[in-house]
Amino acid sequence: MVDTMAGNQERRIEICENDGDVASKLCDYVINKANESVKKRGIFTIGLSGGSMAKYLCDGLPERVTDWSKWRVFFCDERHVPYDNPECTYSIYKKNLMSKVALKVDQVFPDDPGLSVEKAADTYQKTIQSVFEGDGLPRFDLLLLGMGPDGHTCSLFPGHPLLEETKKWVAFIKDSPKPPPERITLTFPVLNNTRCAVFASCGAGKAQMVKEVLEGHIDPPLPASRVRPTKGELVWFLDKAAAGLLESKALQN
Ligand SMILES: O=C(O)[C@H](O)[C@@H](O)[C@H](O)[C@H](O)COP(=O)(O)O
Repeated sequence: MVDTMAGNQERRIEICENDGDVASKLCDYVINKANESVKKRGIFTIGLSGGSMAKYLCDGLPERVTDWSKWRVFFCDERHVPYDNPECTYSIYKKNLMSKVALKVDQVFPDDPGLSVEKAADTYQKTIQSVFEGDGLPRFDLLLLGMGPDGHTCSLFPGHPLLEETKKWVAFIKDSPKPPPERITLTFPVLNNTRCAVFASCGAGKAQMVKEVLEGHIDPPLPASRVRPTKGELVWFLDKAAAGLLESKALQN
């Protein structure tokens, strides 16, 4: 179902039976985007999120066909913890995805937990600059995002000054309401310059916040509501439970 947001930006909402169906459709979508990007530009730049997103991707992606050598894998945000910390998003993907596919170490760009979180954010921005040509804002092919129960996305939390960051591509946070407290995160200028932003949310626990983000008018807008690619696509993959409170007529099928 496609609906139009304010400013005539299109948004697609895919309602799936359950989280397994979300994972399957999401993996198909990611691989199609990857193969399209490689065909058009010879490279596929993707940003991964932590939390449930890893669960949706790690089983399904290795079963699908793509030229992994053309992938450049970044993280939309990262918990600033040692790689052996079970909270480390990079290590979760390294163990459950990268170990199963032909991705080389130099194609994946993790945070450096050995630096201070301030230095790590600056260093990550330089890492992104080194892969994207030119000094302009990086334009990712695909950013895969989750939404927290408070409407946060990446490590951009409601009411946090980081939401107003307009210069830095990568920022740091030391007081994340979602533990662990220290994280680095992409900022809205980068999120909204992507060719495609995709959210995946499942479970009745997210239904109220999904409704607020997709149909509400909270002011100031929630972080997940502020992801609106200026020249790109926005897609939400939801299971029926997470979509259960949406009123949009077109969804009643
Ligand atoms: O590393 C993180 O914590 C994530 O990047 C974070 O933004 C996550 O995507 C949301 O908190 C949703 O997580 P769930 O989908 O697991 O609820």
